[in-house]
Amino acid sequence: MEALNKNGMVLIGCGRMGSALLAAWLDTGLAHEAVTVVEPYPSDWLKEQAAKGLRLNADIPANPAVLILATKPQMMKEVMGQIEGDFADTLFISVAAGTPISFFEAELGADAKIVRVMPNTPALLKKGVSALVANKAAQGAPLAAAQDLMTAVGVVEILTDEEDIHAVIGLSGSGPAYVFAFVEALVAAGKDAGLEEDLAFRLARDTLVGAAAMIGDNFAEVATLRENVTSPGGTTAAALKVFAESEPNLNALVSAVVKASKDRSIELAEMA
Ligand SMILES: NC(=O)C1=CN([C@@H]2O[C@H](COP(=O)(O)OP(=O)(O)OC[C@H]3O[C@@H](n4cnc5c(N)ncnc54)[C@H](OP(=O)(O)O)[C@@H]3O)[C@@H](O)[C@H]2O)C=CC1
Ligand SMILES: O=C(O)[C@@H]1CCC=N1
Repeated sequence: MEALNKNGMVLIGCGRMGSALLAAWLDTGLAHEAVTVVEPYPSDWLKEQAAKGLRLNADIPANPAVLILATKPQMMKEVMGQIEGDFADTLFISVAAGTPISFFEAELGADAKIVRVMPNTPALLKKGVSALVANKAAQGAPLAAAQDLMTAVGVVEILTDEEDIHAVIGLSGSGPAYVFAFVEALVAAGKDAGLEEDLAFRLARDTLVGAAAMIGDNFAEVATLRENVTSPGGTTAAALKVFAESEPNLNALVSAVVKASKDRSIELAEMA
């Protein structure tokens, strides 16, 4: 965070993703005074950060180390029209789904250092996963700087082919929502099975947390972890049979879900 604290970070758009990243970076040693946020409707949390020294809707400083674009892809054209200043050494990082590097090069020039990042919201707890892809001008030190920034909030994967980012969005960008939807479904199913909602929620949450920890520890192959729960002729086998035999089955359903997100990302890129 040293270079950022010296030369500054600008964040354009501090909604759900922008605020998750900013909160984690502030917690990791980014100084409030080093951050300028442009956000038309600041949340109470953001106003609290401004009271601690963050520069809210102030002029963009000259030549900031990093400028992060975290507005909706549909707003990006308008947003780029509003950004003015000296960005000779600035690294541009966009977290927008859809908006391709070619769009930013057309707006900023091919010499601009641009890294496209696809993070996810667990970054708030420094448990995110981000995929990064850099333009030609950002290879080397700028990409390494972006990698350091995202490593501060979780795990980083580097992509060499920008086209892969659509599938990444479908899997890990949107992915936390699939997990949360699954927990909601488990709670509803627990209620249908006769449990009180509070108890069903605690059981669903703690099951997810425990199972996720086993995967995170690389305790065993995921298939082995599944098999270890599945006693022959027992209850889990009866349950998993429903996943396998329903129409569409679980794999086909999840595949369609990931593809829908990926396809929307491609659609947004075509609109950029
Ligand atoms: N949410 C997620 O899990 C993830 C999101 N992303 C990407 O992050 C970006 C933001 O998504 P998300 O945080 O969910 O969306 P939000 O709508 O929560 O955040 C966008 C923010 O930008 C603000 N904004 C709008 N216009 C401007 C402007 N001209 N200048 C500055 N700020 C502006 C919006 O204000 P207002 O609401 O008033 O319009 C809003 O607060 C998107 O591009 C998305 O693809 C990437 C990975 C994961
Ligand atoms: O829903 C969206 O468009 C963004 C991108 C990935 C997660 N949220």
